[in-house]
Amino acid sequence: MTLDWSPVWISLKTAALATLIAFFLGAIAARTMFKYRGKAKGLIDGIFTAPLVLPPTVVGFFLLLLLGKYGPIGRLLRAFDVTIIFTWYAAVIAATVVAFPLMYKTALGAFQQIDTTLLSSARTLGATEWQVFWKVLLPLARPGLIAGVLLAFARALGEFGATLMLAGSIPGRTQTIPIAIFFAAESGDMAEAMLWVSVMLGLSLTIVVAVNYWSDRRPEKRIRKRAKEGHLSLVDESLLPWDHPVTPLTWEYSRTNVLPNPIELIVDIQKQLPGIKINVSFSTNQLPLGLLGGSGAGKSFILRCIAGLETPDQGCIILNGRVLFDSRRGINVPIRDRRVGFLFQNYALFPHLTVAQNIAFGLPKGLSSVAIRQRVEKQLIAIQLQGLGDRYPQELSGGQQQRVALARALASEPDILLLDEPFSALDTYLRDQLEKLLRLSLTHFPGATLFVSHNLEEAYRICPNLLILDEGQIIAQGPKQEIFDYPHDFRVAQLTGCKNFSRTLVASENEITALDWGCTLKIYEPIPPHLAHLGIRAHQLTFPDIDGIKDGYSDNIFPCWLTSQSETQHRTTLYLKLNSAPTSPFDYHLQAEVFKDKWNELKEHPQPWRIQLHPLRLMLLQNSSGSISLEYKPSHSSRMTRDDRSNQHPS
Ligand SMILES: Nc1ncnc2c1ncn2[C@@H]1O[C@H](COP(=O)(O)OP(=O)(O)OP(=O)(O)O)[C@@H](O)[C@H]1O
Repeated sequence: MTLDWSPVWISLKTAALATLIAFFLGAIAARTMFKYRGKAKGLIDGIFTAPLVLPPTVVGFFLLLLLGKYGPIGRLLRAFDVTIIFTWYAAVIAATVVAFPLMYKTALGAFQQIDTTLLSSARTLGATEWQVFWKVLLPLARPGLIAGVLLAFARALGEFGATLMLAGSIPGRTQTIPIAIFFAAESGDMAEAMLWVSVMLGLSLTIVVAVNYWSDRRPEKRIRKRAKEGHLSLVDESLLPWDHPVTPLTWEYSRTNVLPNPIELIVDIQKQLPGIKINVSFSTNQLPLGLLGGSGAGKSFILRCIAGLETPDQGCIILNGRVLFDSRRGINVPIRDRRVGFLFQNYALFPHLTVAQNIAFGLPKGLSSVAIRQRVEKQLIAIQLQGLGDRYPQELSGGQQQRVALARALASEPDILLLDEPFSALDTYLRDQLEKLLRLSLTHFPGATLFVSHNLEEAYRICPNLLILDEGQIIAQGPKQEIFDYPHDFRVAQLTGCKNFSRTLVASENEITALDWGCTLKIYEPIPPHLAHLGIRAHQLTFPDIDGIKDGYSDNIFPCWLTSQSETQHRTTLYLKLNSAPTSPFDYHLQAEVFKDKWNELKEHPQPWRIQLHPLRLMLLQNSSGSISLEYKPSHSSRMTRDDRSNQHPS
């Protein structure tokens, strides 16, 4: 008797079609659930996953109830003279339903693994939600999706219970291999059953191997190949002769509505977050504005609100007259239409796209392919990566990646550049190079710039204006020189790097007793009514025996003893006690910072040395809270902080 091979064909086409349908439904369901934050999340997820945990016969029973002669869908279809039950379509439906949860779950898991900064980055580069899904989410989730397809196919191929209940076992029409195995074994024909089992094994293995081979054709494979052929050497930029002049990044605006003059960003927003209320109101022009503040002060959050990645509870954001957000008028412009260039700390380059493709991603839509090539090439030259356009981000060093990210952000022709600690992941050398490139590029950038950094010196060099944030509130804003020289507020002085503070007692009209320094100081400026602290920056303490008397003012000179000292390569921090010798390594009043040559000179002098707290350098500080700060714990045996020990912020 000749064997009927139809179960092979039926199984293959059923599993293939069911996998295809399950792939699209599963991916779309996963994407929807990935974004969905509603209360019904758990319930919907449970419904989507149910066919995975229920016995196939139960799934088959439910499908029969729905699609059967008297089921709601079955009756509806009968009106059009269509019957599903006991047809091949029923086998496809049964296989799709049981394969769907595997596709859905693996796709959702794969989406959740993706760095959300990449999605935010795509949105700020003008991508629509569909483009984000198609061009970023799906390709990045590719390994997970392939695993999902494999699992779904295997499940569909092996489906038995639900298929039998819904499609029956009609030879040549609905009989799949698993059903053929069952009936062969039941009728005692073990040879035929074994044959089908072997076919099943062969099919499954072939498909798994083929999919694995195909799925390995990814950037990683190309990178490995290039490395093997010797075309790829990861560039250690610290070994490169970076003495060639840094050229600024240039960009052309293809939009007809060129940026207005003057540039103006107005931000007035409030947002209640768990544990902190963001409440800021400021405006800025074309000069870069630096946002400084402690960790968790709300700096990044403000940038994210401007970009549209977060939504304030109330307020408005207006950029060059364009209302991006207005709670009262119900305006909330989508991220892609805000025209912001966002530079993230971790570069956020798309790992599945080459350097050239990354830059092209940000280019305005509608450019011809020649124009795209030209613009990308121009940017590559500007960031000195010409010839490396076909590399993947993983094949570049950190500094090169951030240069690509900067070029990509600028290529999108933004009205505003938002830089969120863009150099913090780089070493000192690369940081310096990138900073140079940024500073030069910003002088040509026609829009507004906000720059978040923890590095005071970097912010000072890049930004003419500063905004100081504390716990979600602005405590100072203005030209950098003014903020550093006249902070007026204890927290502002602290956040701008001042390390010497003392509580105060007003002794007379022009004298203040510094309680924590144990001395009384002459003051030349009027004493403010709510004075809380005196402050003086570490580098502004002088030693009259070496520095001489500055400007003829000889007030506030005291004997001092060295308690301890710590060194960086160029500077030395001296911990000093005024008026008497220290009794322990933590017994000091002031920190002074001096260059090495001065330290070498100073240490030759016998102690006590003489130190001057120059009246013009003393800062008369109020408390932003209106009360004595609880965070500052001054004492005669002041503690050495972690910052002090590492000497990271000389000031
Ligand atoms: N979407 C959000 N939902 C809830 N809380 C948030 C959200 N975004 C930020 N926060 C919280 O708001 C506070 C400010 O966060 P933000 O990232 O803006 O601080 P930051 O000043 O940039 O700090 P850092 O310098 O450490 O990056 C933090 O406490 C943070 O946990």
